[in-house]
Amino acid sequence: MNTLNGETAFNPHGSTILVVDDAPISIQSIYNILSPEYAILAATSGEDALALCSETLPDLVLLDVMMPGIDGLEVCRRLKQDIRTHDIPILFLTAIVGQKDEDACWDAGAVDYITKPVNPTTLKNRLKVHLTIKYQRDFLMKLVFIDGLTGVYNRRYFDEHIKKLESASIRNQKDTALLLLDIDCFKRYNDHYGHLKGDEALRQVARIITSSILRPTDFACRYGGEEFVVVLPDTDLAGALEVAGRICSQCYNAKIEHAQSPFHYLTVSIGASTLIYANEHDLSVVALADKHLYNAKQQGKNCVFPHLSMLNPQFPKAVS
Ligand SMILES: Nc1nc2c(ncn2[C@@H]2O[C@H](COP(=O)(O)OP(=O)(O)OP(=O)(O)O)[C@@H](O)[C@H]2O)c(=O)[nH]1
Repeated sequence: MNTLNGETAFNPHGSTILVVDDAPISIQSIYNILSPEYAILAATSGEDALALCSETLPDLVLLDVMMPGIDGLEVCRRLKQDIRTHDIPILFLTAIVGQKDEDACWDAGAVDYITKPVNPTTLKNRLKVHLTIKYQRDFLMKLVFIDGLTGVYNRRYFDEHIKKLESASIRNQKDTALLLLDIDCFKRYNDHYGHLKGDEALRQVARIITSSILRPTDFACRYGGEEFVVVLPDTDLAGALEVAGRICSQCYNAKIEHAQSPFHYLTVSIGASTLIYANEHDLSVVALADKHLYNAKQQGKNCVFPHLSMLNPQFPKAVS
């Protein structure tokens, strides 16, 4: 682990750099300079760059300004608008001719630019500086936003991100699903096995949740004591119930002994909701998930509410 006081120096070797240029020969020359130290991805158009970024989340992007189709400035703007990619540092590769060109790079959201023809020493040193800043920032974010016990995001992260996701969902006309999950009979588990075993059970449930969510944009947070929240962007209620069912059965199938539970193993109850569905019920997405979690508990625990079988026309479909 890198520390912030310099005792353990950050080593950027092995970071992934995406090089975007419509001229393959330019990509080749950057590759020759950087490939001994970094993993290099390449894209020859703005469209490919955007797709690669959301799939692979590179550590840094080197971006040509002038390209046919979506140009570099527009690629930069779009990456900065997307909550998943807006923290990736972007450096322009440009033959800047005046203040106007330079201003356009800053306005689009670049952290720096490197003039063409590229000086290899300048390129390597600028990259090292920006990667170091990025990793220090990521490290600080981890300290602020990660739950120390379970390793998933904490409540603060959830509170900060749910608002942004709500706005993005409305803007993109896509639904976002939310699962509120509570471990069943956890007080009895702690009383019977002790708090240290209780802590270990929380870590196991966190691992089951994170292994059950498959998309890079999904995330799980510890919401409170023995409650977790799972956020599933671009997901409708049917999709949310599929993920919830998977988490519920994987928890049971993990066979974590719970002598004081009617199920004999540690189980979870899950309430599901989505932004669109909650809106139709005049509730916030969290309030509806909470109400549904209560229903799941009332229905005997170790289950998801609503049930897949309840998905009939009275349940709204996601906006396509
Ligand atoms: N070990 C451990 N226990 C915790 C932690 N946070 C909360 N808890 C315990 O979780 C238990 C929650 O108990 P209740 O809210 O009564 O819920 P429950 O026993 O799971 O009952 P149901 O939800 O109705 O199934 C309490 O005993 C808390 O002390 C934690 O970080 N570690």
